[in-house]
Amino acid sequence: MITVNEALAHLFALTSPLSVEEVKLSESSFRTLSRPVKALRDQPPFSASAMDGYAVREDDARPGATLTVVGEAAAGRAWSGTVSAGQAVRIFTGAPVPEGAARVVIQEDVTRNADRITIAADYSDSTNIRPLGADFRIGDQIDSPRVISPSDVALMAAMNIARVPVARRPRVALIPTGDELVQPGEAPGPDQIVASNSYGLHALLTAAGAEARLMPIARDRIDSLQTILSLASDADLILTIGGASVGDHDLVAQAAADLGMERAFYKVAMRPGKPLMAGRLGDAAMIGLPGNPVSAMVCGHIFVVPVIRHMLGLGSAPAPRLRAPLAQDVEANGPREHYMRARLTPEGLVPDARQDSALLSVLAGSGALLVRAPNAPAAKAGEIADYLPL
Ligand SMILES: Nc1nc2c(c(=O)[nH]1)N[C@H]1C(S)=C(S)[C@@H](COP(=O)(O)OP(=O)(O)OC[C@H]3O[C@@H](n4cnc5c(N)ncnc54)[C@H](O)[C@@H]3O)O[C@H]1N2
Ligand code: MOO
Repeated sequence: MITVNEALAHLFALTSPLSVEEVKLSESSFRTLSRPVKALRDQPPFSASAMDGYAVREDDARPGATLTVVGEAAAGRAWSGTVSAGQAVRIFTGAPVPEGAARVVIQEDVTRNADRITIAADYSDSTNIRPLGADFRIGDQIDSPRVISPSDVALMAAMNIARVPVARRPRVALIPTGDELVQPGEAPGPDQIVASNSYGLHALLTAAGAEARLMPIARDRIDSLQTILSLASDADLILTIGGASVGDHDLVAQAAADLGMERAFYKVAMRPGKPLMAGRLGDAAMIGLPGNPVSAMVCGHIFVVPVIRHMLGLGSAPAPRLRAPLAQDVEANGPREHYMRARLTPEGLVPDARQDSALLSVLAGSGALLVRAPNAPAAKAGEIADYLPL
């Protein structure tokens, strides 16, 4: 059995960053920016008023000064004259500040009488002007790679970037396997259950930026497995679920091998998730996930999401870990790295008493996977431990 890190290194070697495509700005959020983009303009493109009030010359901004209003500047409608001594221009937020003016006195600090204003004794003396380019200058760069946030979309829009270079989404085919499975919404027979892993993984991979495709359920027969595997041959990554262990009906490895799969590894020293396999099948990478529902989801977090990020050009890193104290004592660990379903409470990490890898209700109630290294000795409450947020 290889270690989790060795398995991850194999998976990064089996996959490569995908090509770059251009998308409309409105379709770019949560995609991966593949190349830096640069501002096509200054923002603001002129010095702009930050408030509604009166634009005045520096010398005229005095308590009690009385000035004559000679014009009006609004957002999108500049006043083209020059403000002279003794003059003021009515101005609104976002309007270009006219020549000659150095401050905007907010309207709350002014009394107006026809076309005359008087500045209050206790007026606030901030300039209320946003200088040209205060937000960004032409040529300022947004660095890549990064997952494009809604704030990035707003910034790119302001920069007048209408098309965005992003990584192509990895096409991932999800193949549930097993005679016992029916799709959600169908009526299971007495010896059947509802396929859940494919749906959980679909959600996980979609959130990670993949184009995940739910394939039909393959039955526990070589011909059925091969039919569905062939249907997935245009994918970048094929994920099978189940049929990875040693039982008489665990046929995924054989079905894939008959189709020419080159195996990179089988079995990882982890719990849950031991019977994981991976290799290349035609032009696709293939990962055979164990069927136990929690095992499949844990392998999704530990292996598949990092692989998707690798394919998106976001680097080759394991799932990020955080640290927190243990809220209770934890027993010594066995030889496999253990990802314990746990809750993060104000007192620290509380591993669930039930760690059976079939229990989706426990997984769904856990916000964390407490990581126990292979052969870790017993740990006391209060000790700091690694965990993966879910
Ligand atoms: N003799 C041994 N038996 C088992 C071993 C072992 O080392 N020796 N390993 C166990 C471990 S650990 C795991 S994990 C499982 C993995 O088995 P498979 O990958 O072959 O998965 P299946 O046998 O097909 O299914 C296991 C379990 O999960 C259910 N399942 C499968 N697919 C789905 C799905 N898409 N949605 C929901 N549930 C699914 C399936 O009905 C079974 O209950 O093997 C142990 N056995
Ligand atoms: O590895 Mo199995 O995945 O322990 O349940």
